[in-house]
Amino acid sequence: MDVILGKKQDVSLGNALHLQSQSDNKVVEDSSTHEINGREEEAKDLEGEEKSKTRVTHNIVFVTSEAAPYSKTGGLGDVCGSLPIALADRGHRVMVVSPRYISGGPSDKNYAGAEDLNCRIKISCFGGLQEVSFFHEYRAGVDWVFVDHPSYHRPGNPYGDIHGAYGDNQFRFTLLCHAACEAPLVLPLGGFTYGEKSLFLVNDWHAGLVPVLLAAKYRSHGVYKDARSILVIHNLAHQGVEPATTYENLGLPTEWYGALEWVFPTWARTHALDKGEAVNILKGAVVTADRILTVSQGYSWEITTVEGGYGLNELLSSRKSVLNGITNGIDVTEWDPASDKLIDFHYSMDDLSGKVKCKTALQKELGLPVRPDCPMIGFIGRLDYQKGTDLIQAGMPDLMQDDVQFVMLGSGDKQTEDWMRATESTYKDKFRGWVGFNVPISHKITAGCDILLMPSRFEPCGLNQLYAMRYGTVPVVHCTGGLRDTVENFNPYAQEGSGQGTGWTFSPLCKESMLGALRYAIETYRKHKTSWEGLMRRGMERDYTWGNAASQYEQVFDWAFFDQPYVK
Ligand SMILES: Nc1ncnc2c1ncn2[C@@H]1O[C@H](COP(=O)(O)OP(=O)(O)O[C@H]2O[C@H](CO)[C@@H](O)[C@H](O)[C@H]2O)[C@@H](O)[C@H]1O
Repeated sequence: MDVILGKKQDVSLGNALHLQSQSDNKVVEDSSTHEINGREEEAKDLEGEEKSKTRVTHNIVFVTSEAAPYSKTGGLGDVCGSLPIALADRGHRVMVVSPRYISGGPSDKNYAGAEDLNCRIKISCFGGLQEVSFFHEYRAGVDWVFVDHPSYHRPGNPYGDIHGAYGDNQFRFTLLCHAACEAPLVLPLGGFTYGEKSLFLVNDWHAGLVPVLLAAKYRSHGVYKDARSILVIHNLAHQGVEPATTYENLGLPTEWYGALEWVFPTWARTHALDKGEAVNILKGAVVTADRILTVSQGYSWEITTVEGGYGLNELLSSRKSVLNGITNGIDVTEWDPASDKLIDFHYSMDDLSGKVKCKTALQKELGLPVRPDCPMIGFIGRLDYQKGTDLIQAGMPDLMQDDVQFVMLGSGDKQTEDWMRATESTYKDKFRGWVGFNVPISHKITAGCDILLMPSRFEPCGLNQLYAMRYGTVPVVHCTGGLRDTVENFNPYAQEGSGQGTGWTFSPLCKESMLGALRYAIETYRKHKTSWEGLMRRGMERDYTWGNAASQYEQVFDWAFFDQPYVK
């Protein structure tokens, strides 16, 4: 049995869980009743804000491998850095559990405000007892909890370094999941634990063991019977698949193997004796989570198809009754062209003049010819098969025939990084490739470009097109997933000729249709200034706040508690 070694706790896990469950539930219920009353009074006082508050509050525990600004390699970090704040704002008690990554670089200062809670627990997995501790920062109404362990302390990003993905990621994220399950029981944050009636929001495969642990390790001992879990799928392409022999490392009862069992089809096996047997952590989460969400409606359908299901389509189809899609919001404070500290000039719907100044400042910074009238196209993203960068490579020679400038920011696939460097030297006056992960430059590109290109092969939601539209930068996107849901194709003839739409969506996914859409955009920019301004304004005036998404999340929370939790 695991042992809790916190300063005040020195009892067996089983006992600790039961003791905590009895005392904490009451405290939490009391405090939430009080909070609800508090909010009702507030609602009477502030009529205008009445709508944004919820009447049913939950103790919510996000489990995630990244949360901005502490850690971020992509959109998962953005969402887990901003949705918790939006939910806390609406009256929920919200905790975010993620690793405390210490890389020896400047990003370490992100954790400066997090204090050691002096609570150490021992987790039984990988053939022994692993000790982890917890750090905590209360910021923007949210309890940010960081799990600390030596395996999170290394140069590189959360998942790997220049040599590729870390070989022990299954171990690192197994620790995260076990620790996240303990956190609501053992951490008296602000004096009270979150308790057993917590709602776990489990993000992607890294957190995927949480619902399995709730069902297999806790509920079977009478703990967390009132908890619920929701799996949020940001990217189905990554599932945490490892050899079947690693199952015994995960700290799960033997009889639960079937939940994670995964057999590769014959064609995917490496040799004649390979039986294709594996464990798949995301599959385990799909099986055991009480509900499943994706980050757009379009993607929630795509993952039930052979093309978009990455082998899980049949399983996901079988869970359709608990599967929904909610389009992400964005942090409109961080991404606001009227106040963004990372851009050189500010602008808004009322005064767009700062946008072209941002463009010339970007051209100067990149060493491109300073030409305010030259259409400038941008790409920002992970250099990955998903993002369709191969299409950009294929289309570049054609595109460079035109009088345009193109700036590309990204890191990942080495071949694409090399191609960016080579293309920059071929088209010195037209192309810039910025290899690396650089948030300030991403803001400058979003503000300075006229067009943002996203030829993603698939896109669960996509945030860059949302940032772009908010900054009056017109997106040209492949018509897939969240891109299809959020970018409205331009129709110049609608509204009695004043036009409708916020960008261009192209399909099928091929060089010709991408270039065709880009040419429409470039021609409209050059020759139809009024239409262009209409496109910019319609994009800028949309509501990108989390408010709308957060109220949809609340509906799903209600449904989760309405149904019984998963039991085998
Ligand atoms: N080199 C670089 N320098 C600086 N910033 C960079 C960068 N490369 C990427 N970024 C930033 O990382 C974020 C990327 O977010 P996306 O949603 O576009 O994609 P991602 O595939 O990572 O997220 C997954 O999760 C999100 C969240 O649910 C889904 O929207 C998405 O479809 C899904 O694939 C943006 O904030 C972007 O600016």
